[in-house]
This record gives sequence, C-alpha cells and structure tokens, in this order.
Amino acid sequence: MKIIRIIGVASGWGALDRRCEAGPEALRRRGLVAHLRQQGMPVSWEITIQPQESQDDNAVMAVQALSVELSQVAGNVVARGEPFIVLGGDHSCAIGTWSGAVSRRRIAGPVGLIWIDAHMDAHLPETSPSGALHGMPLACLLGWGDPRLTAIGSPEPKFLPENVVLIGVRSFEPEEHRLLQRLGVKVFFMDEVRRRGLSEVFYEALGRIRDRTTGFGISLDLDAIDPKEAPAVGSPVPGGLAKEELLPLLRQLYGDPRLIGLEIAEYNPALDEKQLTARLISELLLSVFAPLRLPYESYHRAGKAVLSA
Ligand SMILES: NC(=[NH2+])NCCC[C@H](N)C(=O)O
Repeated sequence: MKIIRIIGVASGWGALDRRCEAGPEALRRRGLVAHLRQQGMPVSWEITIQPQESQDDNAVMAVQALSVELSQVAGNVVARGEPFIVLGGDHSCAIGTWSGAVSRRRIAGPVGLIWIDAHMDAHLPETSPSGALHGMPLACLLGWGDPRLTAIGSPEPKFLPENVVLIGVRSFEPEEHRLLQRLGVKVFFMDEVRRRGLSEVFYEALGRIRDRTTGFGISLDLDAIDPKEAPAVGSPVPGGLAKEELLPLLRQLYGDPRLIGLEIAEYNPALDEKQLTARLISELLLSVFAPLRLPYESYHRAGKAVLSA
C-alpha cells in the first residue's frame, strides 16, 4: 500500500494575519498522525517546511523561497508515485505545492485542479486590495502575476484554464473575476452550489477535469466551509459549504489513482478554541484517504471520539 506523505508548510507570509503559520505544528502536536493511522490510513509526516530567517519583511521573497522548497518536496513525492497531503499555512502555499506536483508530472500529460474556496485567490499584485499573496496563488498557477512566483518548478503556466474549477466562491473582487472569466476558468459560485446541491456541482466539476487530464489535485481552503463548522480561519465568509455534504463526496475519491494530492490551507489554531476546525481537518483527510470500515455516520462519530479523547 502506498504511504501518504504529509508536508507541513509553517508559513503565514501570504496573509495579513500570519498566525496560520502555527497550523501544521498544532495539528502534529495533537497527534494527527497517530489518529489517522488508527483509522487505517498509511501516513507519514514527511517534513514541515519553515520560512527562512532574514527575509527583511519581504513577503514575495519569503513566499518564493518557501515555494521553491515546497515544490521540490512535493515534486519528489509525486515522482515516486505517492499521494501527498499539504497542510498550510496560508493559501499561498498552493504556488509551491502545485508548481512542484505539475512540473514533475508534465510528461504524463495535463493535470487538473479543483479549488474549493470562499475566495478566488486570482489577483495580480496590481489588482489586489490587500497586497496579501494568499489572494493571488491561483493566478500564479495559471501563469499570471509576479514572475518570481509564476516560474517556480518550470517557466510555463502550471494549469490550462479549462482544467481548473473553483467551488464555493462567495467573496471576490471584480478584477480577479474578470481575469478568470477572460481565461475561461469555470467557477461554481456558492449560490449555484446552494441551488443545485453540492453533489451535483462536485460531480460536474470532476467530470470536466477528468475528461481532459491524466490526474488532478484538490486545493481546499478551509474558509470554503461554513465558519460555524470551520471557525479557525483567517478570512471567514458566512454562508459556506456544509461539512456533512462535503465529506461524503470526498469519500468518493478514496483509492482514485488519478488523485495526485490534497492541500488544506488557512488553519489558524489560535482561533480554534473548541478544536472544531482541527477535528474537521482530520475528518476531511480520513474521508479522502481512509478505508471505510463502518457506515458513514458511525465512522465519523468514532473519528471525533478518538480525536477528542
Ligand atoms: N486565501 C485567502 N484567504 N484569500 C483571501 C483573499 C481576500 C481578498 N480577495 C484579497 O485579495 O485580499
């Protein structure tokens, strides 16, 4: 059985509130690995990538250095044919994760990306209202933005626009929307998800991507999920996805050889008073990667019991 490699990214350099840099270590200290193994998930914590000291408060340079390292680590896991989990850190980690994964797979054919997020994260430095790099990673991966961040791993764009799908978007600025429209990236906004149900949208998204690619990844910003269920995030937006809808859909990906890796970003443990979000993260991981031995309901109840023990 293939070992699933966890890569922590202890950086908040892409966010205005940097505290999600403590995310990976907090999860590790709570015994995430032991818990996942107990549930039958063959997993090992590969590495936690730390920002280098002395970035002179230059966020672009810090994120660039991190992304180069992360792209190498993720790329090596992918080259070995093993699945990975990236645990952020703010969502600018996506630049390194997918630049590495895609660059190492390029000969195998195009790769798809399902971006589950309340935001579009598709700003250019010129259009960003905040200047924060976690509002830009998707644009970078499509080849738009600061050249120091678009050329990681390889000079080309990492994804073709038709191979990227966003789900759950409900907070964005017109400039980033225009970029995605112009490129032809499919966005399933939250109101469409509500109208049609997440499962219909999710299968449509998967269908689009699977037809055209040889593999795909998932980048999940925890703020896609409703803040009542995922409170410990840096940029919460009300009216998000329901975990009881999302978890069974992720379950459908179990054992799918085309799934290259899963990224979960924006966990800020300082806001996780009741540990709701930490538990949610472990449920998300188990949904995708743990063999199902119990009926869905009791399975997740068991998961919660173990983790809170
Ligand atoms: N990964 C995130 N939480 N992104 C939030 C981005 C918010 C806003 N669009 C900005 O650019 O500042």
